[in-house]
Amino acid sequence: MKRLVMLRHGQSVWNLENRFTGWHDVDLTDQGRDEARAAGQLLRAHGYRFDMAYTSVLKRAIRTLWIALDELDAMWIPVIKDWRLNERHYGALTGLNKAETAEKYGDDQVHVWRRSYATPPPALSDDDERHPRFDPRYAGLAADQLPATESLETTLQRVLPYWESDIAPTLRNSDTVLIAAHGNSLRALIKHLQGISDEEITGVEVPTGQPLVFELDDQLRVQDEYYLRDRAVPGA
Ligand SMILES: O=C(O)[C@H](O)COP(=O)(O)O
Repeated sequence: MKRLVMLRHGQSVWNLENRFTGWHDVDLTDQGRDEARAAGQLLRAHGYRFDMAYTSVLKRAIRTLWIALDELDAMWIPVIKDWRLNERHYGALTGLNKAETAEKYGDDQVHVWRRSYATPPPALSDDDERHPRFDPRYAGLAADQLPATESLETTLQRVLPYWESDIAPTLRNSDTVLIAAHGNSLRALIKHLQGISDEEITGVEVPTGQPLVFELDDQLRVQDEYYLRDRAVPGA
C-alpha cells in the first residue's frame, strides 16, 4: 500500500488578517509554525518516513514543509518546489479583506468566488504590480502560463499535468510521498483523486496544518482517505 500525505500550510499572516492571498508570498504566523511542528510530530508518532516531498514556490508552504521535516529528522529527503502546486491565483481580490469584500459584494458572490468550481475572481490587469509577470520566480514561464486569476477548474488544469508528469511517477516507484501545499491546489488534487463532482467539491474544506492521508494501490487508486489526527497513535 502506498501513502500520499497532503499537508496544507499552517496559518499565514494573511490567513490571520483574513485577506485573500493566492500567489502573494506571505509567511507563517507563530501559530502557523506551531501547526507545522505539530503536524511533523504527529507524522513522527505514526512512524512516517517519506521518500520524497513536493511543495509550491510560496514560503508558507515551503516553511511548513521544512518545519515538519525537521520534526521528522528528515530534512535530507529530496524536495521539489514547483509553481504548479501554488495556491489558486486570487486575481484582483488578492490582498483584500474577505469580510469587507463580502460586505461590498454580498456573501453569495464571495462564496462563488471562493468555492465555486468554474467561476474565477475578477482578473488582474496586465500592468497590475500583483501580476505574476513582475515576479522573478516566474521568469522562466511563458506568458500564457501566468494566470491573472484562477478558478478551481483552471487551478486543476495546471496541478493535474504536474501530478501526471512528476508526482504520480514518483509514487509508482516509491512508498510514501508528502505534498505541502495550499487549500485550493490540494482541493484540486483531492477532486481528481477521489473523482468528486464539480458540485460536491464546493463543500470540501482543507484545514491548515492537518496531515491528510491517502492510501493508494499500485495503480494509485484511492483505498482510504483520513486525517491522521483521527487515528490512534500506535503504541499510545
Ligand atoms: O489564498 C487564500 O486566501 C487562502 O489560502 C485560501 O483561501 P480561501 O479559503 O478563500 O479559498
